[in-house]
Amino acid sequence: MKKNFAFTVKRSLSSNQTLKRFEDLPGPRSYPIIGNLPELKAFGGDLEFNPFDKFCLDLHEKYGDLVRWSILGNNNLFVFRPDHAKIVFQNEGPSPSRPSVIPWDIYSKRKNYPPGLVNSQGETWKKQRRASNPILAKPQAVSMYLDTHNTIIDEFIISLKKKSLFDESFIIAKFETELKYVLLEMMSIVAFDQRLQCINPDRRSPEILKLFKSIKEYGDLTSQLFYNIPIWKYFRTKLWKEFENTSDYVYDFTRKYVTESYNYVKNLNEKAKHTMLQQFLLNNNNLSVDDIISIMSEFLLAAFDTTATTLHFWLHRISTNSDIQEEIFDEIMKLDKKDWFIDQEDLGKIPLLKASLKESQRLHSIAPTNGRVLPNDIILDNYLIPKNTTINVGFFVMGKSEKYFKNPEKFDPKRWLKENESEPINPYTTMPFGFGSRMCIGRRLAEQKMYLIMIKILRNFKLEYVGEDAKLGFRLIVVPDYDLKLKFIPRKI
Ligand code: HEM
Repeated sequence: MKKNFAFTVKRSLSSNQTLKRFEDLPGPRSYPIIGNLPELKAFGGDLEFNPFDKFCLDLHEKYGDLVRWSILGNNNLFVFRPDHAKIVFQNEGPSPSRPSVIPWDIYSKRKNYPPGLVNSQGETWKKQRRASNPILAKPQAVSMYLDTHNTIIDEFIISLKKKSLFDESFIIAKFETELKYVLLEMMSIVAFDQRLQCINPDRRSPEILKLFKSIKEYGDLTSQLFYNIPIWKYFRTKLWKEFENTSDYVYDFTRKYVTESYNYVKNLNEKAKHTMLQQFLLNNNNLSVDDIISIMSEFLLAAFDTTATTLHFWLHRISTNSDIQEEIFDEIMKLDKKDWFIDQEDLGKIPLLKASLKESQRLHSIAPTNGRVLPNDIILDNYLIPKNTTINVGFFVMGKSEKYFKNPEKFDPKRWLKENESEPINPYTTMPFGFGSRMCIGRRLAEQKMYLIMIKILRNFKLEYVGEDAKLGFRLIVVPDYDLKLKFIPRKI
């Protein structure tokens, strides 16, 4: 399939078919050298880059499904059609390239640290990814954490139950904060082989509180750097120093735990069952301990906001759709577990719960676009798209379009179930974890964690949302700028 398409491109080019130029694509007015810069509000135009989700909606509304955007010679294409998205992804090549998160890139260069998976490219990326896939990307690999993750969530549920003395309902005003501590605890056992003791507020050490704050601020500071005039690329500005101090804390923290694990693992019996971190340290993958520190720090950072945000939106949807919540509750109760230890088999028996996560991710695509820089020219709608153009596939727009979804604003998990296959969904309209060999390596782990959290909360409590209307913000990803205020009504089971 891939080969055929590449062939079509070549033939079209050589048969002298009249192709339209990139410059002819619909898009805002462009000027020599500076490109579309004057179209931005800061320069007198009417488009605003931040928030990026709104920027994508505006571009699509004004210019349609295929839009060019250039600044200072940097050509970008926005793609808002699933058949075009398919062509883009099928031509990404064996080492797909995604645009770097530039502040992270500059940080690792200034510190002389190897890049992690998010920013590495070409052969370096291949080496890191090949070493990481068997350890993290497969459901069998992440099931190793089911034991500890069940225990962590059970502790959390007990702490919630203690808030209700006589089985009365209670309200938590900022449930998202509690969730983030649970996620940090779940991630620390993966990245550091250690529990950090984040669940009980009385046990959180100053070191953990600082780590929590640093991880929270990291995304925020990266986003601020992104949208500031990039003087920080050349000078260590005040904002850069703040970002650097925050990153230093996370990297030094990771270094301490990875080194501890390394010293321990050197004396381990080879045949013992190894954790993910131990496998990284023991396998001979030509990865240095510094590579592993970069990979683990990035796991911690890439896992945190993404999973917390996805859970926030999902819990909000579930708590405002009581009928679906009841059906999911029935599905959970059918698992009929004595000890409520959720295993891999149980995770295969919850189709509606899984569909409700997919539906929430369709409606809340936290990454407004996913980017690729292709190694070859492609043709879209008879336009020649030169190689090295940054192509942004606009899932935020497509996921909510009535062209691809009936009643797109409706939270309707059942549209994803097998019995509704008569109305198939084009998979290129929503890809919350990305595509192909460069897709999110933490997908299985994130899904497993979120399913466990949702199963255990819903089994114990009926949820009602009692907060304000949703308000969105943008900090590298689309984030909720409102509190997840939930009423917990204990289930009598
Ligand atoms: C709900 C939670 C999450 C969402 C929605 C999410 C989403 C994404 C997306 C859209 C990408 C880009 C994929 C592409 O270019 O095709 C990505 C990449 C990545 N994610 Fe996640 N992610 C989540 C959780 C995690 C977790 C838990 C980890 C760590 C264990 C993680 C680590 C990474 C890494 C390292 C990459 C870069 C992979 C590469 O370039 O090879 N993510 N994620």
